[in-house]
Amino acid sequence: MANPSILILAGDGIGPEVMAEVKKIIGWYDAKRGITFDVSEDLVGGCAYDKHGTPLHDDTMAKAQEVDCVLLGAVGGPKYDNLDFSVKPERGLLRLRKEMDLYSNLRPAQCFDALADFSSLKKEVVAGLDIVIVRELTSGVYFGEPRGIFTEGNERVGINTQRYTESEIARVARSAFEMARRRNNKVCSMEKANVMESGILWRQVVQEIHDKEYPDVELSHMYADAGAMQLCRWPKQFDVIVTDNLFGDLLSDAAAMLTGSLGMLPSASLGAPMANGRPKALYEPVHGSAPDIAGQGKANPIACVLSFAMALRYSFDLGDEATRLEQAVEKVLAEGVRTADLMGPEGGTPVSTSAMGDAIVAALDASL
Ligand SMILES: NC(=O)C1=CN([C@@H]2O[C@H](COP(=O)(O)OP(=O)(O)OC[C@H]3O[C@@H](n4cnc5c(N)ncnc54)[C@H](O)[C@@H]3O)[C@@H](O)[C@H]2O)C=CC1
Ligand SMILES: CC(C)CC(=O)C(=O)O
Ligand SMILES: [Mg+2]
Repeated sequence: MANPSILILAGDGIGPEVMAEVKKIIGWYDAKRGITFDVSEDLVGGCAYDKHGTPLHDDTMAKAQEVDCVLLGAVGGPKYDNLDFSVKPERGLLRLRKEMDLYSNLRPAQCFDALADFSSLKKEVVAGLDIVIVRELTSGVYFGEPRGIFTEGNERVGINTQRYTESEIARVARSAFEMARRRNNKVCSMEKANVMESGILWRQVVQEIHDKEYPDVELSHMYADAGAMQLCRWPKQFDVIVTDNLFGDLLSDAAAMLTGSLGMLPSASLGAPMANGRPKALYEPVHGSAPDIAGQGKANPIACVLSFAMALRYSFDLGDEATRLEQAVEKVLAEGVRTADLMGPEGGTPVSTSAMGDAIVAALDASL
């Protein structure tokens, strides 16, 4: 049987730096666990634009559709800020999400014990935190039509459209309810039904799917602005949060800080099952290309490493190996190994991106 296949799209900025550490871990699984992946690499984002004049070449898109999963680093950077909107690096990632139909974006926010002191919130607020944000990823205001910058009279007007169909809401709701059943059986749905018709429909459909198919799951609804406040006030009240594309983007960056750093938050973007029964999938850290620290060996690779752990679990049915990798990360943090973003006001000596990767590999060795 063919080895499971992975397409690596490291992208821009710190993307290739954090992905280099994931490649070490893929090498470790091959050498030490006999788990061999067929890995291919290609370009996405600004680096693809530099080479092909487009942030995602059609051949790359076709490869992404064929592999068992895609691992992505990050895209974007100031060099590309003034490009035409249609070829901006971020469009490459949005095209991947849309054409692979990756409608369910799982963004777990877990506070490792070793980092509970380090969060910007009080220790008792974040210690033991373990929540998942399920973000709708292929619709809503990031994709709705009409969109654009137009001229009306003597001024410009920028338009984006929030649009959700019933079936788009229903499928991501199911994904959240399924996730809750595997966890603590609680879903909180967030929208702005007080001011948006799309929010009213969102609330109705989530409630209907709940009542018909998941009556055993505890469901609550919250306006997304209040949800943002509650995430900071007492995040442990949540188990699974389901929300739309834009609110999910904002709420998950906020949730990242509960865990200590944006450099800690992984994600899985999942679609419909393929012929092999596993979902179409792309795994990426929640953070971006971090141009302020790119090229300096300062980036925290843990979000990217934990995204690979999610790939082991969701794309390769290797839940035990995913847990092994997550425990290796936990061990390294408990030993006090820290990249610069995890340094508190008391200071200390941060390790480089590469040294963090090496420490995780050493912890994997110690797990054997
Ligand atoms: N999925 C993706 O590829 C995403 C791409 N972007 C793009 O990235 C570029 C920069 O965007 P920003 O708003 O600055 O967001 P960002 O997430 O790249 O950076 C925000 C802040 O967090 C820090 N940070 C992020 N990841 C880190 C890591 N692994 N280790 C240590 N520190 C880390 C950065 O240094 C920066 O201070 C933009 O072009 C944006 O469009 C932004 C978000 C997601
Ligand atoms: C296309 C991305 C740059 C948008 C984003 O911030 C994200 O998906 O987290
Ligand atoms: Mg974001």
